[in-house]
Amino acid sequence: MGELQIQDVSVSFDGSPAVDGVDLTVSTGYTLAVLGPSGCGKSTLLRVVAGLQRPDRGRVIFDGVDLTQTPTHRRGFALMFQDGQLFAHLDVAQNVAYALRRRRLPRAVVRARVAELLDLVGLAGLQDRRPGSLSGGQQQRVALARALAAEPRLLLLDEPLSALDTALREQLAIQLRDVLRTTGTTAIMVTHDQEEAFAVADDVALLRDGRVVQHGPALEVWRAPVDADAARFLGYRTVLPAEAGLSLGHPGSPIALRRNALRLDRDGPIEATVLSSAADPDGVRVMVRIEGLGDLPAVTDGPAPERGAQVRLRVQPSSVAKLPDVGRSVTSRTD
Ligand SMILES: Nc1ncnc2c1ncn2[C@@H]1O[C@H](COP(=O)(O)OP(=O)(O)OP(=O)(O)O)[C@@H](O)[C@H]1O
Repeated sequence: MGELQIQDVSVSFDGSPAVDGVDLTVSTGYTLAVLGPSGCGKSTLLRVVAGLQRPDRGRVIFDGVDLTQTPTHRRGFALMFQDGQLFAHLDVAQNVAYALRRRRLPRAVVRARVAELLDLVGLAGLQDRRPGSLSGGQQQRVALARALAAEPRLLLLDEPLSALDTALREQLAIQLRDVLRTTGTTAIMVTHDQEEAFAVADDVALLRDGRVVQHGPALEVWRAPVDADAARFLGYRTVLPAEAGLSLGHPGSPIALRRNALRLDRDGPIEATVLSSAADPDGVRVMVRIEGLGDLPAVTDGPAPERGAQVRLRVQPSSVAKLPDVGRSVTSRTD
């Protein structure tokens, strides 16, 4: 185990930068999620760390040793991709045992270790199955067990859960985090899914156009986006200019609101008019008009209010982020 340092890494393709001067550190036993939209350079950065892409500039250092020129198979890292890439002709146990066999460990040791790993990822008893007979989520878990079997110094995860449906993705994200913590594995995961990043990782780095725009402990990044684009990418639905901050308790700052930031409350301090409302399984979504602020989403646990009804609202402080006022105007937008 050791610390990963990515120092000033840049990669260009045909003259256009894909990764541009990236500096990041992942401490021993920690998981870093590199989060960003499609095309921002996430996979390229991961490929540089893996040794599959040579950087134009910069260094990859692990445990104090410069590995920039070291071939992939000598780095002691393991990779897990989106589609798992299991060996279809081998059963689950043989897939997981792959790295252990190559080390010529005694059969009994391999068998015990495979059973332990399958137990860890919640697949005990499926040793004899072929990958083709497993669900997508089970295949991902076999791929994870196989990656962990090599006891990698660093685990590299490229959108490991994105091929799965939402419910399974949420469940596996939590399981992935538990497995990484239990095994003390240092890991770097790239994803475009902010929920996945926060469910799995300790630290989050936001990548935009090949550059890191924000990096820190996951909760800190989530609570204090650096700008309006970062806020939207982190799941905030609405960004309001500084003038609006005053009426919502944050004078002088632009603010970002999550979908549930405004809640109907008959004793709340803000007056609004209901424009529309629709029930969904998590409650009732309401669109309201607030004098001087515009049309904004709100939520209620109560019955759906009538169109045109006068209501009062309360702000949920944990669903509002204050943005730095960089002196340029932020346009109000609601999705
Ligand atoms: N081998 C390559 N040759 C030329 N351009 C490339 C190559 N690999 C990536 N790029 C370009 O570099 C940029 C970053 O790509 P990259 O795959 O790293 O982004 P990403 O954030 O991982 O995107 P996605 O989430 O869609 O996989 C893109 O503009 C892409 O078109």
